[in-house]
This record gives sequence, structure tokens and C-alpha cells, in this order.
Amino acid sequence: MEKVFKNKISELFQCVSSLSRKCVFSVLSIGPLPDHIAFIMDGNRRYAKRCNLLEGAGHKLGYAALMNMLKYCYELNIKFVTIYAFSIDNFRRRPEEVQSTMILIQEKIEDLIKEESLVNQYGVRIYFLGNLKLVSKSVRLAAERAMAATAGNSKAVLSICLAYTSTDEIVHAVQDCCDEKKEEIRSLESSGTENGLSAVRGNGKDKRKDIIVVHDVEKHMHAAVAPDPDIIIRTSGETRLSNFLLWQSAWCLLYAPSILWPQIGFRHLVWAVVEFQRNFCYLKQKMKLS
Ligand SMILES: CC(C)=CCC/C(C)=C/CC/C(C)=C/COP(=O)(O)OP(=O)(O)O
Repeated sequence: MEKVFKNKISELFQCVSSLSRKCVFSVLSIGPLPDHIAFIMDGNRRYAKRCNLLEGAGHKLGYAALMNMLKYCYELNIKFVTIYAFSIDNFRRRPEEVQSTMILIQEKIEDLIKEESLVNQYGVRIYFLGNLKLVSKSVRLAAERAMAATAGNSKAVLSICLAYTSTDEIVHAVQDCCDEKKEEIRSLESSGTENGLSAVRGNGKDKRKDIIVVHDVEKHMHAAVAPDPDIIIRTSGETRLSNFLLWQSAWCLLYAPSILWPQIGFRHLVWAVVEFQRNFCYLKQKMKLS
């Protein structure tokens, strides 16, 4: 009897919070909404320590917080979300810690693609961004399975940065771009164009045109699957980017609430979007002038 009562109370609570979210989101939607929000999920271990829990429990609570946050983002019609799940620098942590985090990541990737998952409920396509050669075969295969299983979803995009750093991404993109240009020049030369290099550069008054432009590099970035982020939310009050989306964050708002990642909730998303809306006119003006 007591259990039934508790369930009813919890259902009622969920119903009220879902209704109040709907109201707040419809007010927020009157203003400009970000297309893309990226998250640096900082503070899982500190939260675990503060609550006298094991490190792994901090990451598990972090994952639960992530699922809630994704739900809020999709309710608000944010089409692109990117998360920093594990950086290349994180491989320098204690080997047992790296291993247990990877086991959790693999388990959660499998959960993400279950039929009843949030990802399928909201039609989300998953991409993994990063150097997947650095993770174990089983994690890599799980990531590939998740990308393949969600390839038909088209309502939203979730990019999971795994074995990622921005500098690594930029170096690979520049390398791929140079390879592509070299190939272009080679094929022009072999097809009879006398000087492939000047054909790529352009002749006459265009002679000084650059061989590589920003777009050439950009299209080779892992993150090219989404537009640049409008907001990066980093928890734990840190205002550093820690090698996350450096290229893509040129015009991005950084929002850094001082709570730890497992504590993030609906109100932090609302404040971040309000901050974005307050800055929007200024940003638009600035981009027009430049
Ligand atoms: C499939 C999928 C999306 C899985 C995500 C799982 C998950 C929540 C991973 C977080 C890992 C991580 C390095 C968090 C940062 O907190 P921290 O360890 O740096 O904590 P600290 O800042 O307190 O040291």
C-alpha cells in the first residue's frame, strides 16, 4: 500500500515537472534558440569524493545527469549536442581508472542504442569524434555499432568526443587536407594540365589565391557533422576549454556554473540559454561588422 502511494506521488511529481518544463521552454522559444550546445562534463570524481562514494559511482551519476540533460535539450528542440566523454589526456590517469571508465563507457554505449532508449525515442543520430584507434577494440566496435544503428535517425545529432583533443583533430584535418590537395594537383598534372599547382591556385589575376582556405581544413574536422557550437557548458566553475572544440568555438558562449557535473539540472540549461539570448544581438552585430 505504502509502495503504491509512493509510486503515485513520484508519477505526480514527474507530471508536474514535465509540465513546468514545457511552460518554461515555450517562453524560452520566443527568443532565438541555440542550434548546438556542447558540454564539458567536469567534476564526477570530485562529486563522488564529496559524497563518500567510489570514483566509478561518480561517473555513473554523471551518465544519469547526462541522460536528463539530453532529454531537456531535445524537449527544447536543440538539434545538435556534443559531449566531451574522454580526452586523449585522460589516458594519463591511473591504468585501473582508465580501464574502469572505458568499461563504463562501453556499457553505456550499448545502453544508448537499446530500442527503448532516449536516443531512439527522440530520433538521434550518434557520431563518435576522436581518434578511435586509441581505444580498445571492444569499445571501438561498440562505437561503430552505435553509429551504424542510429544512422537512420535524423531528428537530432549527438556527437560523443572519445579519445579526442582539439589539437589532435586539427592536426589530422590539416594532414588530410594537404593529402587531398596533393592528390588534386597530381591528377590535374596526369590529366594533361601542364602545371597542376597553378591550376589549383588559379591563373592570371588570381595567381596569388591561397591553395588552402579555412573551409578546406574545416571539412576534414571530425566535428564537421554539426555546425559550430553556440554554447559550451562546463561544470565545476572552470572557465578553460581543456583542448575541446578549439577551432569551432571562435564565436561560442562559455557558460560555467560552479556545480559539479552530476548536479547539473534543468535550471542550468535555462540560464545558459538566457545568457545566450542576452548575448545574441551583440554577437550578430559583431559578426556583421567583421
Ligand atoms: C557513452 C557515454 C556518453 C558515456 C559517458 C560516461 C561518462 C559520464 C564519462 C565521463 C568521464 C569523465 C572523464 C568525466 C569528467 O569527470 P572527471 O573524472 O574529470 O572528474 P573530476 O573533474 O572531479 O576529476
